[in-house]
Amino acid sequence: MKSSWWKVQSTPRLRWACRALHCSYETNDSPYLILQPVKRELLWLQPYVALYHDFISDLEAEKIKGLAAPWLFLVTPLNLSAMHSSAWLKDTVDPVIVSLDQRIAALTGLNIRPPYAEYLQVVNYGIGGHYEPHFDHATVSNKACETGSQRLSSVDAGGSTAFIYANLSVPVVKVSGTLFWWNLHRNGAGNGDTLHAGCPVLAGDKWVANKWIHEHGQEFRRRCGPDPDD
Ligand SMILES: O=C(O)CCC(=O)C(=O)O
Ligand SMILES: [Fe+2]
Repeated sequence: MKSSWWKVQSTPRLRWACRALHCSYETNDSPYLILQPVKRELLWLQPYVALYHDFISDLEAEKIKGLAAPWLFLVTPLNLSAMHSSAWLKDTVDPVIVSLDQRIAALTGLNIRPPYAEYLQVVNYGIGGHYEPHFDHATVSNKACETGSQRLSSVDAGGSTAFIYANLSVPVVKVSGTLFWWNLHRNGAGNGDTLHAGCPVLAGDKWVANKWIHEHGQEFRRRCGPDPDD
């Protein structure tokens, strides 16, 4: 397991958390994954953040970038809190999106059919492109719940996804890795520990594809629980 933050262990809670972190093959009880389990690297527990290795092939990544490229539009809010271009891809656009959706559904065990999840959002960051610290869940009424962010390119420098409170930063050095985290606790409240940012790209460019899955529609797939930390 490669992790530069591995050494950042000071408090007993952090030491306990680091011992619990591990790599594993997962089938998530899905028949779809029995013959080809996914490779999970558990990066953090609170908030839960996992990196799935080799989740999409280079060919699929190139295909998705090509499909999105003509539709990219520049996102530059007035306060410059984010600088990137993005496009939304429906699953009817190409079978590659259908196949990716199938894998995301198997991996998460969640219902990702519309309207229970967003379409795939493909995002391109050029040099200086970034996304300032934010939450993916609505902070007034929680709507979105979990995020899967697939990395479609490598970046020469910069561009990490940083979880500010967890002191965890995941570099975009590996094409085809997928980062997954829960934005909401089981009791439906937003997880304040998920504050995260896309660090500025310093060299090269960065492509990611985001899948936001809504809380609504998952009632029998991710059960509610009263524990505010769960
Ligand atoms: O690109 C990243 O590293 C983070 C992107 C992100 O957080 C988002 O699109 O909501
Ligand atoms: Fe985000």
